[in-house]
Amino acid sequence: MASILPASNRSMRPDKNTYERKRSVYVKNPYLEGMDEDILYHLDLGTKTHNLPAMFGDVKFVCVGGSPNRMKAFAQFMHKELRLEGDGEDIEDICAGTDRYCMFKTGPVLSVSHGMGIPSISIMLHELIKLLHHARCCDVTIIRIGTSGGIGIAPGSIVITDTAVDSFFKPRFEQVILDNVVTRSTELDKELANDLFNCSREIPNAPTLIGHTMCTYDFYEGQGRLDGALCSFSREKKLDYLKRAYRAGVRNIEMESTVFAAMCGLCGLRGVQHQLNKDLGKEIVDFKSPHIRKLYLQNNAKLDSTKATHCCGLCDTS
Ligand SMILES: O=P(O)(O)O[C@H]1O[C@H](CO)[C@@H](O)[C@H]1O
Ligand SMILES: O=c1cc[nH]c(=O)[nH]1
Repeated sequence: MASILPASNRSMRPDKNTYERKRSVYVKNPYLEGMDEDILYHLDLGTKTHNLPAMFGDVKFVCVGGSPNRMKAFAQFMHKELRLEGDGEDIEDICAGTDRYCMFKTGPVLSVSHGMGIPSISIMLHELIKLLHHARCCDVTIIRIGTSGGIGIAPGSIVITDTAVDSFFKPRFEQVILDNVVTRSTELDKELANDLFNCSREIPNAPTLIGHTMCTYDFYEGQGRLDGALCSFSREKKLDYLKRAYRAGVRNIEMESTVFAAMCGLCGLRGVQHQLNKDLGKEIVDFKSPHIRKLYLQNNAKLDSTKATHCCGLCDTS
């Protein structure tokens, strides 16, 4: 039978002095150090085949999102915003040797796709975190830029996640490890969330709010959709569920936030989520960090309209 183990974010962190001096990206795996070679299978990178510190040592800022094309467009956008040499149009996919994920680097910014759902982003994050660790990166900020379905908010709003919650509105991620269930915390970096929120105030036509994001295992039944291949609940049940979610502080739904928050928290990454609830939206956020004075983030405008807005039926609820 599965056992429930307590959340242990804090105890897994390095001591206070290490933390305050320099925030390293750390791994919590005693076996890694003794390994002759670490192969990052799904990124097509490795410690023997690639000089990871030379390739990635300057990375300060990582943006992740589901779709490869969006992440390429984001990298091109950042290339222009950072006024780097060339037009950035020919930016190459570092992970071209695999068709699992795409990765683009422009200056200190890494833009990586993660596919859909917890298992997919979790594999990418394991390998990305090891990559940043092997490259000896420190003070890294990571932002998931994605789409989501809004609950009780105007279509087109941007939600910045302070806490990811599961389908029971609980701030937890339950990782099955062998036959144990280990519960991990899903708080995101509040300071970073506030920074992003403050930046958004200066940007017209980008209504932005901070709220909880609910992470589901499924796009259809898990999010109360009535148009999946299977649907065993009534419209009333769906609305009741979404209303309860709203009352619990949930403002949007997507499919990666709990594991994203849990893994960032455990491995020393300042993480936040930033999602657009709109079909044909364009968002620009002026983002500040100690390392990059002013970054402009853009979640690519060409979002697929079929997945961007989930009409929850609560949008008129105040
Ligand atoms: O917009 P992205 O980042 O792909 O993420 C959202 O879109 C997908 C569903 O269409 C899920 O992965 C959800 O989390
Ligand atoms: O998971 C998702 C992503 C986009 N839109 C939704 O409604 N749900």
